[in-house]
Amino acid sequence: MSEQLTIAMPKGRIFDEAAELLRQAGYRLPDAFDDSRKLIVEAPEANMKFFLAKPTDVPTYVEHGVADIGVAGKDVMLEDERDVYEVLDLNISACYLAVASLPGQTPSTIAPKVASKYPKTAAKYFKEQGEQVEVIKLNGSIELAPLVGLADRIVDIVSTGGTLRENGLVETEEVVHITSRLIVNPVSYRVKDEAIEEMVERLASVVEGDAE
Ligand SMILES: Nc1ncnc2c1ncn2[C@@H]1O[C@H](COP(=O)(O)OP(=O)(O)OP(=O)(O)O)[C@@H](O)[C@H]1O
Ligand SMILES: O=P(O)(O)OC[C@H]1O[C@H](OP(=O)(O)OP(=O)(O)O)[C@H](O)[C@@H]1O
Repeated sequence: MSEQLTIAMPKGRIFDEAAELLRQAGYRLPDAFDDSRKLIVEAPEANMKFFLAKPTDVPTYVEHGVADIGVAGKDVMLEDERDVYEVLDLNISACYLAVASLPGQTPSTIAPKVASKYPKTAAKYFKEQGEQVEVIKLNGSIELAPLVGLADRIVDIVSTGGTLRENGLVETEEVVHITSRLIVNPVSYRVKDEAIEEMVERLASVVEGDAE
């Protein structure tokens, strides 16, 4: 029997789709997995142990080797460079990062203010566009910033577009398409290669099957 895999799973939005994908790949996860408040969940039949982490913290657990594997949004992976392998696009929790502002807004200063939960990604995007901006880091409710005059524009995640609409904001540019990724600790990839390669193959065939 191959070695047990430890997996950092994001709580919240991504969790259900990631758990469903693992089940479709043939891994038997305990029923209690989905509703429990426990942060460490053993799945003996799958020979796996899960850590339930905040989505933005998943790469930290994997980079430090505490978890062999993790599931993380591409948004999180783009924001901070990590010493992990991104081995598979799971094609779940799709959304995109976009620039938005109040309609008819003309930037008020030479370096307009841009609010975002993703300051590095936002700064990189505007630099690539040849635009000088001042980025203001916020942790949530990003759409509030232009409404109250904290920023001229925002860079934030759009899924249904409902939050932008309800707050009277319009999307002006799409920055990047986002899906969740399977990430692997480089040392684990060498040491537990058999179990990890099997997992990647099994998940890949589910993802490819879903895409057909
Ligand atoms: N509409 C959406 N808004 C935010 N994230 C989304 C959306 N749709 C898919 N995602 C994905 O889900 C992840 C965030 O999940 P969730 O909203 O559960 O976390 P959170 O608790 O808001 O994150 P954080 O760790 O930043 O507090 C993102 O990294 C992104 O990849
Ligand atoms: O296009 P939509 O389907 O409306 O989804 C996008 C919204 O969802 C996210 O916020 P979240 O609910 O995570 O709350 P937050 O503002 O606290 O980050 C994101 O930051 C947008 O505000």
